Amino acid sequence: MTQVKICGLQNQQAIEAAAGADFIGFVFAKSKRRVTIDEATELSAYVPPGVKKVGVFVNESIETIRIIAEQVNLDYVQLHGDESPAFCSEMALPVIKAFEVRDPSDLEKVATYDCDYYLLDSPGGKYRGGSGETFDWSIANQYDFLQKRIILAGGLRPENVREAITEVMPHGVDVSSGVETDGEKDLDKIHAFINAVKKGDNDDISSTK
Ligand SMILES: O=C(O)c1ccccc1NCC(=O)[C@H](O)[C@H](O)COP(=O)(O)O
Repeated sequence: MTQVKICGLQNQQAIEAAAGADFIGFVFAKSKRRVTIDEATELSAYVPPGVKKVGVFVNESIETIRIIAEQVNLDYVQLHGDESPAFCSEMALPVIKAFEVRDPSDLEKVATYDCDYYLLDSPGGKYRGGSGETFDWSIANQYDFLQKRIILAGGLRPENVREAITEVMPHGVDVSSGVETDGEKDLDKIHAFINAVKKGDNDDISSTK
């Protein structure tokens, strides 16, 4: 089954709507979706058991990440900045390293990292992620040795996520802008996205039996 991560959650209702996801993300980096450590700690109480909590950081210090991870009880850290392979290896938690994909050369450095997952994303707009833009998915296909560890991100929506899964066959998919309306998380879109991935996977399996 394709894993789902819903990112940039900032309130209880959105977290509860994401109950069918595998991961939820709290953004601690500069962003319109940023949460403080105290807000994330409070919101963590609403994260259903079994849903992994991911902290999103950009060029943050190891010490700050450690303090936030402990207080919020994070399961993963997602690094969206210029963090080196050595920096990622020093993390006490499993790491999702994000890479901006403009052309195939952007993925050459992926092989120098030893992380749990590689999140392939569009180049950030104002911030280092959450742009709502797609990138050329065919580039991700050139790295099939990573396929089982790719989380595909960037401009995914309930309407295009099946096409993305069919083309890239990633381990997981990640969304933020595509489940928002007027800059706020939209509960119906969160349900629709999770449904498109999970029900779509089941339908694909049934049709091959
Ligand atoms: O979402 C943000 O605002 C953000 C800001 C800075 C660094 C990372 C950020 N988001 C990380 C994510 O995991 C997003 O879900 C991912 O970039 C895809 O975003 P979108 O294209 O909006 O679906």
